[in-house]
Amino acid sequence: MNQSKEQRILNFVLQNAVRGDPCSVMDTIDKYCSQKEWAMNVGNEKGLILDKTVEEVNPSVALELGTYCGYSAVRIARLLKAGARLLTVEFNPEFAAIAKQMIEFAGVQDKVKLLEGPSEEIIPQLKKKYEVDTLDFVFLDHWKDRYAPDTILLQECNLLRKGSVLLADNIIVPGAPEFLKYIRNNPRFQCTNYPSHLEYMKVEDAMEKAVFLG
Ligand SMILES: C[C@H](C[C@H]1O[C@@H](n2cnc3c(N)ncnc32)[C@H](O)[C@@H]1O)NC(=O)c1cc(-c2ccc(F)cc2)cc(O)c1O
Ligand SMILES: [Mg+2]
Repeated sequence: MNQSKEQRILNFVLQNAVRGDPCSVMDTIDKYCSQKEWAMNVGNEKGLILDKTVEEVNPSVALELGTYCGYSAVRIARLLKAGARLLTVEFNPEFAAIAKQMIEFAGVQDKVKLLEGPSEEIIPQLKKKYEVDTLDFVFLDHWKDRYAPDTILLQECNLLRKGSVLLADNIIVPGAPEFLKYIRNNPRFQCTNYPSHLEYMKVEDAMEKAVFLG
């Protein structure tokens, strides 16, 4: 059975990156996906916006929706202070298995908990099953039509507090029009748009930051 693209990306990292070095893992994935096979990692250009937001928030508890191969989980986890943790949610079992190996190879496994399942099922479990009080930072990068319903679900589950920061990928491509409409017209969120480009392409994309005002 021939390998998946995600398996080829992981193998390229295992053979070319430096074990225990998150930046080496990120650079190796970016190299493969810009030179050999495109893949939907947030990439280095939008990754820098993600870095700046994570550094600004300096979260104790962060949530990522849509792990894929683990590129942004490694990217976020490398910036977390001692004792801080990232919960990342992925419902595709093949991708989750790849991401688990990617996270371990990068050496950030102690900061990352990979939760396998759909966000709509996992989010309501975060308080009781995963001992979350509130979330300091949420990176939305899963199905684009889940951004709005899951933002509502996070509020319904009392997982946001005054100052919680959401950062959403792919505002232009593939696009998240319902989310934009919801979040920009909602007085409980302060929004900022960050123009950028689709990973590994010259196509325009953007990220949207939304601060929950409580
Ligand atoms: C959605 C994917 C990312 C991952 O999210 C998991 N997922 C989904 N829904 C759920 C859930 N409800 N719960 C948990 N996990 C969940 C999935 O299995 C993927 O692994 N991301 C994208 O589709 C994506 C696509 C593009 C893109 C851009 C231009 C093109 F021409 C083609 C594709 C760019 C990007 O930057 C993306 O991020
Ligand atoms: Mg994305």
